[in-house]
Amino acid sequence: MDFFHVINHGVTEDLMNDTMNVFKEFFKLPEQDKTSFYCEDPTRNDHCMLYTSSLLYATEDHLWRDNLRNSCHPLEECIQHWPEKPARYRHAVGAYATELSEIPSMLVNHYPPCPDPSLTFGFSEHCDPNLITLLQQESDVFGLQVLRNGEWIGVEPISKAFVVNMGYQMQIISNNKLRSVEHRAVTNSEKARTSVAMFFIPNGDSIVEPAKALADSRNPAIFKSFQYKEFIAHFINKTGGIDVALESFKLQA
Ligand SMILES: O=C(O)CCC(=O)C(=O)O
Ligand SMILES: [Fe+2]
Repeated sequence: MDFFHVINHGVTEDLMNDTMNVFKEFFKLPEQDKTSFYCEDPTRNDHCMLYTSSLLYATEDHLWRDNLRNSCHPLEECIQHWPEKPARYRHAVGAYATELSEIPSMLVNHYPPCPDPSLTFGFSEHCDPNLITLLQQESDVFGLQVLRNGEWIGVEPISKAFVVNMGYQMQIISNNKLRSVEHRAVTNSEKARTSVAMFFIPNGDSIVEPAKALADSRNPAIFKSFQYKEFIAHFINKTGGIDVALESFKLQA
């Protein structure tokens, strides 16, 4: 139950498809319509930021990915800074953000067709550092893969579903009852692929620790108590698998 699809979530299929199409149209716009959003400075917190490969993960991999970070909360303020092209961008993405109320931001991944998909990834293997992620995949294009029993398995693209994925904070709060699962995105040489990720992120000052109800003398707490911002500072500087990222936040046995 750590990585699953949810349907009947209340966001209509029309709105999901419309929003996905708007994002796809945005990436197809000529360069001059997108350059004003381009930014490579991870410390800038613009309401709308376009960049290529990755800002967040300290990695030497060059990813076959463009990324649009679109903040949504508070909507009335953020929306003023969103693209005006395609013409219905603000309307469609605003309606989508309203349905998904309280979502702080969306990260739109766009993977153009890659001439040689064996040379790199769209998004290399990782677990999400936040609490929970919802991901909308575009229909018909496979790309998301999840690690299960040592094998990479394709996650079927179902355009009306959200993929729900537990981040590291949920693993910590649940005291390892829910696991953050490693996933990645591969590219293909034929079709571009777009996905929309929405992250539920604790406030930087929030204290994260195993829930009291899940830690007792028979199941002792595995993780320390810390502030979310400490985790993120550590995460940004680390590469490697799940155990590496979580190791420093474990209590000594
Ligand atoms: O594009 C995908 O399917 C994966 C995206 C992802 O894992 C992320 O944005 O954290
Ligand atoms: Fe992810």
